[in-house]
Amino acid sequence: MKRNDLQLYFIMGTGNVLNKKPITVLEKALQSGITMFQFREKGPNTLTGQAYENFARECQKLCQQYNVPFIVNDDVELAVKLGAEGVHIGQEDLPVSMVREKIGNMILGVSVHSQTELQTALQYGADYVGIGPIFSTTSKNDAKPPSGTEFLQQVRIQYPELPIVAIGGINCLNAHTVCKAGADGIAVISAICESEDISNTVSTFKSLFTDS
Ligand SMILES: Cc1ncc(COP(=O)(O)OP(=O)(O)O)c(N)n1
Ligand SMILES: Cc1nc(C(=O)O)sc1CCOP(=O)(O)O
Ligand SMILES: [Mg+2]
Repeated sequence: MKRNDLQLYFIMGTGNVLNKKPITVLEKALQSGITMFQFREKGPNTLTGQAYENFARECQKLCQQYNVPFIVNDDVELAVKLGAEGVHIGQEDLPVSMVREKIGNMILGVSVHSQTELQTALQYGADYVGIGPIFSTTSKNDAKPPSGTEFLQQVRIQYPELPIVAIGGINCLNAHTVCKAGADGIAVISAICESEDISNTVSTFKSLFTDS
């Protein structure tokens, strides 16, 4: 995985999209230049069973067309079955060591909120860490209180080369603060799912990480 892949990491499931077709939102986001995608079909009224797997495959196929890594949230079995590029897990999911064993050298992303969690993630070869929620978010019911950028800044100083993505309540107006704090990129749900102009939103975010 390249650190640049984290620049604009789009996360989506059917529950995040109102009044549009989720697959159309993903296609527009891919056309506009997202650099990584996470399939996160989670929450009330989301797909299950064969419909869940079919939707994951549809998203994966589109990501392949645009050469964008396809990452599966939480569901290690699905990731392995589909031959996804990677998996993202948090502290409530399977232990990092066990996931690493199951996925071999696929990309492993781990959410961390403390030094202890960070050290465990690194010990088992996390390829990147997700730090958040930086700001308050309405997209994750069980999110922790907003943390701001202090922990992110600390981790960046401690590990200058570690791929870090910031998440939680990030939008076009506040994204510059996580960029300044040292994130390699941002992970967003609502900023893209609820955008009236996905192409413009994607360009605005990407310019923060590519313009000096
Ligand atoms: C890139 C990224 N960072 C953090 C998370 C959150 O993971 P987790 O804490 O496991 O919460 P859920 O997303 O599973 O509800 C993430 N998904 N992606
Ligand atoms: C999936 C997720 N994980 C978080 C964390 O803090 O670990 S915050 C979050 C939701 C991000 O959605 P939005 O961009 O709409 O705020
Ligand atoms: Mg999780």
